[in-house]
Order: sequence, then C-alpha cells, then structure tokens
Amino acid sequence: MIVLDQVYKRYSHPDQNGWFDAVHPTSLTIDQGEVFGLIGFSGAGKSTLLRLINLLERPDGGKVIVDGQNLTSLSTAQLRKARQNIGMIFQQFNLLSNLTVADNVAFPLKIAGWSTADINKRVKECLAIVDLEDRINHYPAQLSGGQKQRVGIARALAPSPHVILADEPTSALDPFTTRSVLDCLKEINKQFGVTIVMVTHEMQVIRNICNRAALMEQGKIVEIAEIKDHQILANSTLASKLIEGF
Ligand SMILES: Nc1ncnc2c1ncn2[C@@H]1O[C@H](COP(=O)(O)OP(=O)(O)OP(=O)(O)O)[C@@H](O)[C@H]1O
Repeated sequence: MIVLDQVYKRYSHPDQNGWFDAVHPTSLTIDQGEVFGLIGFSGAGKSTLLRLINLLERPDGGKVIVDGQNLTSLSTAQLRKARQNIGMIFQQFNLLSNLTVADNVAFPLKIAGWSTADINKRVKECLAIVDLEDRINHYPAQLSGGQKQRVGIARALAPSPHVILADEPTSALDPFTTRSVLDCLKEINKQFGVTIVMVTHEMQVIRNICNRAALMEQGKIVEIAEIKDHQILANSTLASKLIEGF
C-alpha cells in the first residue's frame, strides 16, 4: 500500500558541513488498512517523514510508492491526481475561515472537478460520518476544536482516499475531545479500510489507535513495535519510553 524505499530528506544547514539530514535513508512498508504511528521527540523527523509520503516534501532521493504508483516519477498533473488518494489532517486543522463547513469539505472535490450535485451529496455523507450534519452552514470560528478537527477529517475523507496522513491531529485538543477524534478516525479505518499514518507525541494515542508504531530519533526509525489490545508488544524502547513519557 505505502512503500518508502530508501527515501531521505536533507536541508542546508550552516553548522553541519552545509547539510543536515532531517530524514536519513529510510525504507518502510505500511499495509493497507493499518493505523501506523510515528512517535518521537521534537525534531526527530516525524513530520518530514509523513510529508514525504504525499510529496509535500520532495525527497532528495529514494522512491515513494502509494497504491503501486511511484509518486516520485509523476508529472505535476499526475501527482495532483494521485494526491486525491491521500487525504491529510493537521494539528491546527487548516480550515479556510471564510468558508462554511460545507464549503471546506467541498474544497478538494471542487479542485478535482466534481459536479455540484455530486459535491453536495458527498459533503452531506462526509459530515454524517463525522457527526456534524447540524453544523453544515457554520463557519470554523463558530466551532469547538474537536468539531474543527472533525471537519478536517470530513474534508480529508471527501475524495474517498485510500490513505489519510494525520500530523499531530489531537495535540491541540483536551483528552476528552482527543478521544472522540480518535474514535472517529478508528471508525473510518474500520468502516472504509482507509490506511492511516499518524504523527503524535502522545503515547496514549499510539496505544489507543495504532496497529504498529515507529519510534524516530534524529531522522531515523530506530524501532517498529506492534500494538495489540492497547499494549505495546515486546520489551521495546517504545515500551520504556511509555514509562518515561514523551
Ligand atoms: N524546511 C526546513 N528547512 C530546514 N530544516 C527543516 C525544515 N523542516 C524541518 N527542518 C528540520 O528538520 C528536523 C526534523 O523536523 P520535523 O518537523 O520533521 O520533526 P518532528 O519530529 O516532526 O518535530 P516536532 O514534533 O517538533 O514537530 C528538525 O530539526 C527541523 O528543524
């Protein structure tokens, strides 16, 4: 489903021989229907790795394959189309404040050239999935943080992607709201088989929703652990981090 083959990302850096590897060459396969977590300290490279999956960050080398398609070899137009298969949600929701909830969710569909009738139908479907039908004509400023994130989820879901990338989707939310947003994502994963890759600082998020999680340190994946029944399996570094806390 998602294959990263020796992808890396480097930035120019004045102090480190001119270059700094935000993500060292990394290979990783994430199966269809998985909820895969990326956890680690600030600056470990989690967001960069996540953004390499939809080429929001262009890798400096290696391949990114999603649904059998090598994204790194596509033209701009082909990549735009391929990205319809990869939704994204953000810590700060990234809603357009001058658009209603309905228009925010409709946004990716308009870009994809859907008809108005199909857009209206799909927007209602997606808002029903995230339980926000009654907020369809509200503006983002009239919503709570949890509701805003659920609009973000509906927008990501609208083009029926196979993959959703989530960059710290609950970090701006209180524990109760975090729970409801995670339940919403879990339901989407279960009902539609959408693969979710999620960056988080929060170990309870990993335990709550992920099947597997990778621990990142200094631009490298140092461990991948399985999670079963909310427990991190094996005597892993991840397990000890759980005790120390992130
Ligand atoms: N555009 C950029 N230019 C230069 N350096 C960057 C750029 N983007 C990220 N970095 C650096 O790359 C490293 C990894 O950043 P990244 O945001 O991926 O880490 P992270 O693990 O997601 O951190 P956080 O949890 O704080 O968001 C950091 O040292 C960051 O400063």
